[in-house]
Amino acid sequence: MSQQWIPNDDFLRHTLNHPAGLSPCEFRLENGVTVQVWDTGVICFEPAAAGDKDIVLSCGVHGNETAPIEICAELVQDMLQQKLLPKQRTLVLIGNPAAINAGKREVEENLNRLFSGHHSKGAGLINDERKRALTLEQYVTRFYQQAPQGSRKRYLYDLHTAIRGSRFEKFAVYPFLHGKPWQKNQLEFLRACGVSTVLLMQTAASTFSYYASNTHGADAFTVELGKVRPFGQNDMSRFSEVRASLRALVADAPLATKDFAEADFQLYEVYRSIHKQTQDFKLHFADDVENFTTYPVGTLLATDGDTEYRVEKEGEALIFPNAKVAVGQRAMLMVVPRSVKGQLA
Ligand SMILES: O=C(O)CCC(=O)N[C@@H](CCC(=O)O)C(=O)O
Ligand SMILES: [Zn+2]
Repeated sequence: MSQQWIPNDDFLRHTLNHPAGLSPCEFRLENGVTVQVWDTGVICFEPAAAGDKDIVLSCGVHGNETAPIEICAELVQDMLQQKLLPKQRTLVLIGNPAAINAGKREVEENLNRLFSGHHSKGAGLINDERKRALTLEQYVTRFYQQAPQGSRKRYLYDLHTAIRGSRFEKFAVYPFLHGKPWQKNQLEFLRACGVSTVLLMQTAASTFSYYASNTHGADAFTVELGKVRPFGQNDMSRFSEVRASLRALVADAPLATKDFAEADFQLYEVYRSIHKQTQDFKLHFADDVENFTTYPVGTLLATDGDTEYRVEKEGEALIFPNAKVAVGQRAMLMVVPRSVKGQLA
């Protein structure tokens, strides 16, 4: 089942050829960087001098979100071919290789609802997505714990694309911080990545970014980079800022950031979360309605059996509407603009 990776091979291709597992291997590049493959889709770069940051970049947690996979694959190949010298410890994760091969968001269950131990709740580790959520948690833990002693910063950027188009093409989800302040430098970094719309979450979640933030104290985000498209149909020029900023981050090179000014951002918080309660859940707007669309107060948004969901508040915008989620899961978020004045560190 598991096979060893050959260093000169293409890491993404090999991951997809061996979705069930790869034997670990380790080698050192001529530039002094130690490369360790821990499993299929799991590769760690350790520079000779470890810098002061521990950076996790993930993609393919949803198998059909291909642009982030292409972005991460390019970064990995450039580090392997010594075109890009990592000066910070960097772990790259290709989340769900089996779902990528299937060209689907998930095979049996949404991987991004299984973190912070949710993989083992209820029926337990009954499918490959649940097992993968557990091992991804273990790899992230190992990566952060194996860092040298001293004052270090932890990061995790979980790269996605959204099912729908969006009024703001790129946006980030900032996991709930339990009252801790949002980080100004992180908002500045996101903006350098071309992401100036940020959704500030108000509750715990079972997502990968919340796990890294809450369990490991990382600055962590789900970053939505545009609309889902199949491999080969992404216009990579639309990702030039995020590609350049991630390269600069791992290479410890200057970042093209600008001092934070709230006027440069669209900041939202969750007003309410709508969960699918029955198989009859139905959205009352078209498939091409974009994320962050607003409707007048009273407009019917969705029905779920006898329950009606209408716009309650002026300026309430919809995001991530999806009638196909499993019963019990989040089917749509309603968000409202907010300010962070005086609440940033
Ligand atoms: O477009 C959609 O409906 C979903 C896109 C997506 O996968 N979004 C993430 C957001 C995770 C978070 O809330 O941090 C997801 O739903 O898992
Ligand atoms: Zn996704």
